[in-house]
Amino acid sequence: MPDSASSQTTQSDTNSQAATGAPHETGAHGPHWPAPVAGRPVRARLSLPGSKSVTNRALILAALSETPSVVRRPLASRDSELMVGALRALGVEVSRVGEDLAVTPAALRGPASVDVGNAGTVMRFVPPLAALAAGDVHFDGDPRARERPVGELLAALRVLGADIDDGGRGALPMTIHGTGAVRGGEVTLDASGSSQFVSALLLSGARFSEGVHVRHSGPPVPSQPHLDMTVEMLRAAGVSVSTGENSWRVEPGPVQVSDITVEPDLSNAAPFLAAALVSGGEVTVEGWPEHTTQPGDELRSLFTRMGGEVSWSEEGLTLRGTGKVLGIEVDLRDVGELTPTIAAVAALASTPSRLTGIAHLRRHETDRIAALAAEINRLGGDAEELPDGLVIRPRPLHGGVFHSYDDHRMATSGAVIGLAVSGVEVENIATTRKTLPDFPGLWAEALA
Ligand SMILES: O=C(O)C1=C[C@@H](OP(=O)(O)O)[C@@H](O)[C@H](O)C1
Ligand SMILES: C=C(OP(=O)(O)O)C(=O)O
Repeated sequence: MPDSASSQTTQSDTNSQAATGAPHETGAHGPHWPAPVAGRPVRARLSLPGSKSVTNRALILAALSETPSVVRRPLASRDSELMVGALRALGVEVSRVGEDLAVTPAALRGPASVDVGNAGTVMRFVPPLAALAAGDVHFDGDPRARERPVGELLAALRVLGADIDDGGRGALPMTIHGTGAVRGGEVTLDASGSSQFVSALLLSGARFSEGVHVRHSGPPVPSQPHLDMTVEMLRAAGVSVSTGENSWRVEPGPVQVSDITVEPDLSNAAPFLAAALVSGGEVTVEGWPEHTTQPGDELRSLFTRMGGEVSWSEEGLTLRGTGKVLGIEVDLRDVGELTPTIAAVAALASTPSRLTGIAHLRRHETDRIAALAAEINRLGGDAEELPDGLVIRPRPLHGGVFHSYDDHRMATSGAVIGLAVSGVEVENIATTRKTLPDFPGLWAEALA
């Protein structure tokens, strides 16, 4: 086991837990999941499901396209199923062909009801489509969806010509009174709360009569790679996009999607690569793209700084743990969705970490800054909240319940800590289905 603040687990801990399944508490979501301990270095080669962000952009673009197309190797999990449900509600035909999705565009129409669940991509990317539909489209979702920011996007859509009834709340639930067309044009908004506001307007912008010119004004926009992903996928669909500093312009015109193959989800690679890092093992993720706009690509550099060694081969990307697990001082604004895994590794590291630039995570699936600090400290760790991040100092951890707050990435963080600390039980492991169809199965496969 590595030089880590918390590597007190022994092989016999592992065996007893694996053999008995370990007694565990029961919560509102059923029994807690006893996180398996890595009694030896994790060695695995994995094929991961498709990227949530690429899948849901591909589905939106395919729905707006001139001709039918196929989304190959899409994610098949809660967030993508919600997107498929939303598009079908608007009249688009989406059918499963083997592991692919065939999308046949149609005139978008209401009345319709869209369940966004807790999917930011559905909550933000579908409203502009609804504004293009003829008829009323009602939006609601999980209780947390009503708290996640969408008001800036709705205000921008109004400026562009949409008629929206949100009861003045600037939040879900709301109804868009679609007229079959959106004028479009220029709009300025504050996208510091979520890059998805900008992506949403750009993805549908070519279908607005005047296209769209989005300007951002306010604190920095997070998640730059996701904005790059939006621009790249639009250009691949034949849409003319120009970008400047805090400015994006989409010309009006047809969207022409040819089939899209979805890359593996590199953000979901994070806990698996972390398993190699914290156990001193070796994990290969198959099909890691040579060029990608996914923020998960940044893991190569982050995990190298945290003590791992990264290499490429024809098989994919391999992360090798060296026995060292180091803390990191880093601004994660561009790659905020990697934070929960980085924080889990930081909690097991031998030196302190300071993660900043991520105030917007307070309005993700849960307040991830508060949740990570609470759960690391509950296990005996030393995590301090900053307004825009976390300081995590080395301190030995002990077992206990790791609450997941209905947040897939909190749940996988608990699993990472549990590799090195015996007796960690993750509440509601099923919440990982947001973006991974079978996390417990994949985790067991990786540890086998
Ligand atoms: O556009 C996307 O696919 C995403 C953008 C980011 O959102 P924020 O900019 O709101 O963090 C990211 O956190 C989310 O998981 C996916
Ligand atoms: C923030 C996330 O998701 P969403 O698309 O719901 O914003 C995430 O997956 O980490």
